[in-house]
Amino acid sequence: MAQHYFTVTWDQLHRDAKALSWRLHALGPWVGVVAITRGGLIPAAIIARELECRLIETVSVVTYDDENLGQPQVVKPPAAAGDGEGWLIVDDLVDTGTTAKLVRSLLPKAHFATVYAKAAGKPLVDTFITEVSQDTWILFPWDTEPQFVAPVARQG
Ligand SMILES: O=P(O)(O)OC[C@H]1O[C@H](OP(=O)(O)OP(=O)(O)O)[C@H](O)[C@@H]1O
Ligand SMILES: O=c1[nH]c(=O)c2nc[nH]c2[nH]1
Ligand SMILES: [Mg+2]
Repeated sequence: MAQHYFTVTWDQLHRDAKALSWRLHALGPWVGVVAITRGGLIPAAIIARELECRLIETVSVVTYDDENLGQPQVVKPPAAAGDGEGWLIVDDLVDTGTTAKLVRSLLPKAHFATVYAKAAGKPLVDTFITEVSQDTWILFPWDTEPQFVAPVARQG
């Protein structure tokens, strides 16, 4: 179980994905973007918009059940990206690197980019924006909602 939580707002995610776009633009041009669903879909949409890239492919991998790591399952392989040459793979984050390792084996020549990276998975990523400590669970805006919090005077 994670010891800390790092809450990412929609605004922060947009800003970080845009920062990643600047780096990736300098490394292009790209044939297309492969989004790792589901977490990579929103960063991939933002990045594809910034890079003016219209060709989007998906690979669907399920590795976690809530915060529990499992065996990665490929629900849908990439259909049209060949060996990945010239393609950009996008995911929201790399944690243990389990998902990245599997997708890299499917598209060995692609460039792998994530918005966030933890230390264990960092070696599997070519480009990322923000490092987050390994004992921290990143809370994405699509997994959370604002809620009422009691005033300090009423807590403990
Ligand atoms: O580096 P790892 O330890 O493999 O963890 C990173 C992966 O885990 C999450 O996906 P998840 O399996 O939760 O599926 P989802 O994207 O559909 O939510 C996240 O979106 C990454 O794809
Ligand atoms: O929402 C998430 N936050 C994380 O920190 C994480 N690590 C693996 N998979 C994850 N999903
Ligand atoms: Mg994922």
